[in-house]
Amino acid sequence: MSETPILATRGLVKRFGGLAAVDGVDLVITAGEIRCLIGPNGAGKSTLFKCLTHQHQPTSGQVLFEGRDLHGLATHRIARLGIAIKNQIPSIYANLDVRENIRLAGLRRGLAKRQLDRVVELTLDEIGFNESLASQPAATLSHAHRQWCELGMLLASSPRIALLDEPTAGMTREEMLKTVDIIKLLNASATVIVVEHDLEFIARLAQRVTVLHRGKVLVEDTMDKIEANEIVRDIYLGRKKEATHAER
Ligand SMILES: Nc1ncnc2c1ncn2[C@@H]1O[C@H](COP(=O)(O)OP(=O)(O)OP(=O)(O)O)[C@@H](O)[C@H]1O
Repeated sequence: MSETPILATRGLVKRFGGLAAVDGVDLVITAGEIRCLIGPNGAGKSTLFKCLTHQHQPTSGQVLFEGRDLHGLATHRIARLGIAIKNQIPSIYANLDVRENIRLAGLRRGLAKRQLDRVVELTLDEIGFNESLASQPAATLSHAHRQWCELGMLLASSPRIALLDEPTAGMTREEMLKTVDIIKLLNASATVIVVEHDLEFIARLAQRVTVLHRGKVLVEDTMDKIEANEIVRDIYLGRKKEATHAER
């Protein structure tokens, strides 16, 4: 008998007026995997994420967490089930320092003080923040450090599933590589689904890649096979490579 997927969607649709941003998506995510979602701009990746957490109410179809239909559940109830999302815009408390931000994330898990102290210090170590960075107000962090602070908050909150929307956007290659390492740590205890455009990042992390195009799943496979797929190359990878060359 096959194992129940940790997360699945069935015929998921999200319409904005006449536009089906997500158009009948069936997704099956196995516990413990790192899945990458790719696709051209406007393919529906962020909308799909927001449907999974009910930041957007799906127009039709189902989202199933360990086989349970999440229909009608409020966003905070979904968060309490352990489905966490990191949107493109970091959601951190700008006036608090990094340690306090991470502490708040751990507190939401209901940890007692001693364990909380331990988790906070371990997390700071995992994201590679020294004392000076740990005590810096979040508002004054660089772009990459802000992203890592938010990943630290995810680590401290210990989700079952972490949805990461373009965590390396605007990062240098070196910063991207450090982000790969942090996400691997996150994946030690959480299933990870990540929307990304950076092909090296995807190749380093993803076991399977789902390609979205115009709200539908175009193909799903390993990164090697995805890169060799003519249609994907035409609509996405080819254009990306051209863009990368043009940027140089
Ligand atoms: N709140 C909204 N209201 C109306 N249309 C929306 C809304 N959010 C997204 N859309 C539209 O839905 C489509 C899918 O957008 P979405 O942001 O999900 O794409 P994406 O694949 O995440 O793109 P990108 O890679 O650029 O972030 C786009 O045509 C977008 O303009």
